Amino acid sequence: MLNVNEVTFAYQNKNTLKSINFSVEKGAHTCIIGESGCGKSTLLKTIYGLLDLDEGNIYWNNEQVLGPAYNLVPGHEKMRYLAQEDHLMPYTTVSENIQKHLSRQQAEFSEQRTQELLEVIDMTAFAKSKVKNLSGGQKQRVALAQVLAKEPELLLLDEPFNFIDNFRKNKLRRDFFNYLKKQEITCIFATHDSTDMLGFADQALVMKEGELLANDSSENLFNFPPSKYIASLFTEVNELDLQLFEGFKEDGKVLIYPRELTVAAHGNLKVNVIKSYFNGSDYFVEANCKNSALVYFNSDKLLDEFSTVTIYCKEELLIKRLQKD
Ligand SMILES: Nc1ncnc2c1ncn2[C@@H]1O[C@H](COP(=O)(O)OP(=O)(O)OP(=O)(O)O)[C@@H](O)[C@H]1O
Repeated sequence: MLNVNEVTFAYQNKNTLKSINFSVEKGAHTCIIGESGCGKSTLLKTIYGLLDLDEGNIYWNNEQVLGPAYNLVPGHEKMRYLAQEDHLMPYTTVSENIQKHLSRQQAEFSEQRTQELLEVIDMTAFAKSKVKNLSGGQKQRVALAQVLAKEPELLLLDEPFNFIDNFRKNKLRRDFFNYLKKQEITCIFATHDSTDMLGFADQALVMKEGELLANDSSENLFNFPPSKYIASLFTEVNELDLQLFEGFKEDGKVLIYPRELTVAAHGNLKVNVIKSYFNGSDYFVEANCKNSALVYFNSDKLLDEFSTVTIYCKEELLIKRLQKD
């Protein structure tokens, strides 16, 4: 189990992590999400022991993680950390890059283990290719195999799928996280991509400006977003006065995703269409409503510019999404 207690850290005088507290159970997959510069990479580095904390402490299985001031070789031996930039050997093959990271005990069955890892990252066909000839996404997959090679207890991954095209990403993520579950490897990964969080994280940590805003399941955060910032991590979101909806007189704002508003003959919100954007399965529509607030919703049909339509949102959803403050 990982325990992060009141962790505070500043680069020079810039406070980057502010009293961060959370824990991660063995075998759990935890995602750190938040806007660029909020401190995700810095948090991963502190957990790995690459930075000396200003305040607080970190424990992995009751053993304190110490920074470079206390360790000749920074980085905890039971953990593996994958930074955003890769550290592959360009002039050797994919297999050799993986084998270099196997432990001594694994050396006698290195062929078999390398083969197993090549399958996890779907790179069997590239085993003998030189790394310098691979694409950015392929290199990222080799880097993932390297950090798995020594069977770490805790994996720390910084944006592990950001160079991988959507075409391969889905299968890779399923294979990769299923492998981690099977081996009971705990994993903490930083991402910008909410689909990484929704599909593959047991626990989501939301950061903003060095603070931990939320620690919950991604399902809860999606269904009951505590703020617009958190809802916006998933998709575009409407923040509207509840009073705009017919039948509601209470003050307060509601957070509603565009897909939760549908065009209906007897809707509860009248809007004027500004523009429709085709997105493959339907149209994403930008519109204005009574107080000239912008509203976004999805429509099966192309809606004419300047036309007036009514849209509908379920009343129980409006009540559920009423923001507390
Ligand atoms: N070595 C450094 N020296 C000084 N400031 C740094 C250093 N590394 C990061 N920072 C600053 O600390 C803040 C947090 O950076 P960090 O890389 O942790 O953010 P992040 O959430 O991982 O961002 P991104 O999503 O863009 O990777 C940023 O303002 C960044 O400019």
